[in-house]
Amino acid sequence: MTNSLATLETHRRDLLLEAIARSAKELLRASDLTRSIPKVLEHIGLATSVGRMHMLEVDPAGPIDEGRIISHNLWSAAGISTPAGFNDARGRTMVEVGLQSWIPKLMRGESVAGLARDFEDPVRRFFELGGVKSAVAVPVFAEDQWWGLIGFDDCRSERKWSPREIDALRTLAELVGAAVTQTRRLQKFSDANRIVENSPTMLYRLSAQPPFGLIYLSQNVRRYGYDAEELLASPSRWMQLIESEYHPAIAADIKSIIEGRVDSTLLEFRLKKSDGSLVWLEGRGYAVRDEEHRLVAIEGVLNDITERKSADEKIAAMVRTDLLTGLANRAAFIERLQLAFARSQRGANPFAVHYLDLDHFKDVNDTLGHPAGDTLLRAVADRLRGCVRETDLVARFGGDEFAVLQDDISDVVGVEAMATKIGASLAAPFLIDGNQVHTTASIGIVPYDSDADGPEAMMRKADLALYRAKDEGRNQFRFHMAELDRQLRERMMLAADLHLAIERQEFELYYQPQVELESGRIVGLEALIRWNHPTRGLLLPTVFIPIAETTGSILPIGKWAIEQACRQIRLWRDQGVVPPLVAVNISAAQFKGESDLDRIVANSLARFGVAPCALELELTESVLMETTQKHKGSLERLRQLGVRLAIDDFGTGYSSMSYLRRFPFDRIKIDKSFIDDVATQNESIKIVRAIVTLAEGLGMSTIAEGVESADQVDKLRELGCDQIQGFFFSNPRPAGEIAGLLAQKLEGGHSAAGYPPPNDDAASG
Ligand SMILES: Nc1nc2c(ncn2[C@@H]2O[C@H](COP(=O)(O)O[C@H]3[C@@H](O)[C@H](n4cnc5c(=O)[nH]c(N)nc54)O[C@@H]3COP(=O)(O)O)[C@@H](O)[C@H]2O)c(=O)[nH]1
Repeated sequence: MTNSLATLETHRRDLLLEAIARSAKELLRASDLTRSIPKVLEHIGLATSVGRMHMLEVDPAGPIDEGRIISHNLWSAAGISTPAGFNDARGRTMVEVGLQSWIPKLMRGESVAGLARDFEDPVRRFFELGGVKSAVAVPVFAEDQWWGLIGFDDCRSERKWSPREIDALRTLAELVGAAVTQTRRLQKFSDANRIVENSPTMLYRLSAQPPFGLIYLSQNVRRYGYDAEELLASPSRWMQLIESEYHPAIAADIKSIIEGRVDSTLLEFRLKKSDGSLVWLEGRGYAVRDEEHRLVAIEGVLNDITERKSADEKIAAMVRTDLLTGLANRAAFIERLQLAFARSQRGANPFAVHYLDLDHFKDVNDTLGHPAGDTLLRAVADRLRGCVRETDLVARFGGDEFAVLQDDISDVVGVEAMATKIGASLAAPFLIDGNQVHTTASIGIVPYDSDADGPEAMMRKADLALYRAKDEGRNQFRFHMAELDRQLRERMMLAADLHLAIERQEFELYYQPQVELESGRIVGLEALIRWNHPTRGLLLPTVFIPIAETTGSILPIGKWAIEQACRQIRLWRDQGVVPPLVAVNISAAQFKGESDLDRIVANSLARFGVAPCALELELTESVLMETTQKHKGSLERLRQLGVRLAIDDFGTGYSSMSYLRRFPFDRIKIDKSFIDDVATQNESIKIVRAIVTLAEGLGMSTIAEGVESADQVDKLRELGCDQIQGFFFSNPRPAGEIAGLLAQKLEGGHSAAGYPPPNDDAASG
């Protein structure tokens, strides 16, 4: 190469490099390639002094070996004409224009260069058409895929392209490829941005350095009334938009990321909108680290979860609410009780639990129907709300059970006042569906006690106190008292066992003989129930009959006793023993609860073939006192049936005499309290004498209860009493022992005038 040629080439290369540098600037700044590419072609075209420059883009989606041209930029030097069909190749393929042989080379990244006449047809013909003498084409790749080519046509001379020039042109092609790649990425990014704009998800990026300022925030923060640019201008302000209670958790999450303990975090928090209202956000944060694992930024997404939260809150509220009344339910009450308990243990003022149950609510349901019952429960809830302060809690536990947590009490007087207020409020009549409904409540109260075992124990005590309020007559409140706790528990357990005792055949009748004083004969047997309890042993009726009477178990138990007495009479008869009269005790509830007592008795007599006169029913004065006109009919029907009737514990009531006139009894049982000192006390002697005289006048016989001594027997004989019953003669005995006893006495073990032998086994009574 001569010096002048070398100088020329160096000059051309410098011009080219300078044009490429300018083109690079143009391309890298470009936000719109369609505007910068023509300028680039012009810079390079002028610098290379070519006739034309082409930039072709092929369709990446089409058959790539056809090279369908989807854009064609052309630059022509001044004075160079471009024939039709050569200036715009868009829509045609490289195969069609004759450049088919270039496709594989370009796709492999090779450039193509040469004199037009040296190319084979159809390339040669194509160049002829355009007046091209020499040409070079360099491939352009974008995102590692063949994108198209940049072509140079020298139309003036048969120019030879030096490898350096071709390298420079390839550099240009790489720049164009990079620009195309960047434009595509920007396009994707702006598409993504548009998606983000319309989504509830916000994107953010925080600096990795304290104070971890905001360096990017998607524009859709606008939905909360903020401007992303403004927030970015004061990078630490974002923290102030988040409610302060979440700041420690956020700081802890950032710390974990900085210390490399975690690479992602998840947190729910509330954000203040510009109008002051609050939204719930779920924030995910990810550590962005460089290749050396240094934290570069923290970025992530913020999702609006307000709707989900409010749905969650609604569900949580429903789970804690009694749906009928809108009050708190048991779970919510216990939760609050636990809090109150913990607070009082830490020294806060004490509190009290009122546990209520409506008296006879079942009657409302039974008479007016369940919808009316529900209306009543809602009305009760309203009244209870009206009785408490805002800091107290009213709950419905289900059915007709309610509870009130009276918070912040100073003394027991305030607790009593609240219970009285509740009682009075509920006692006022309710108007339910046009009916006036009266109800009352029984209330068990437990004030907080620092020695108490915990909320559960408090509720058990409240339950016991409520049980006592009911047991002692309802429509009242009772405080829990420790000394009654054990007894009540016992009673409740026995009450539960009682339900099963008949089915498990745990009851048994004992019989206590009744002796005629004049003849010394056993003229009757009082059937006395015993309970062979599986763990407590033999239980006397004084232990369980009162419980049976309050729980309603007395009805099946009483029926069982009548049936069993008849069954036993039948058994004795079948064994050839002729039993005397058998007396069975009847409770008030059997009269009140079962107006068909007479039918039960009649059925039992018939079932076992027992004559009615062989059975006596013992009714106490207290039973008769509770007997109304309605029940009197049942008594009369029993009488008509032919069973005998005795009045028990006579003399203990206030108007004993009047019962004798109203009801026709066969026998009067003089209460043991008069017999105890009948041998010594004038007062008792006078009463017994009066009763004997009255009975004689009314045609009734008399029997003394609880006779324990020979002196008592003597005195009773002297006073004209007909019969005696008591440990002196015999304690109550199991049925199996009675047949022998009867045979012994009938064999003349004692004469009509003689005293029966003293009983040696009185304890078993
Ligand atoms: N509804 C029903 N009530 C029943 C039934 N069985 C019994 N009862 C009631 O229980 C009461 C207590 O009965 P019990 O413990 O069996 O006591 C009886 C005798 O053992 C006792 N007694 C008899 N003699 C003496 C004596 O000399 N001294 C003394 N301290 N006690 C004695 O008295 C009870 C019988 O009394 P009464 O019935 O008044 O004649 C019992 O009173 C019934 O009310 C049942 O099936 N159903």
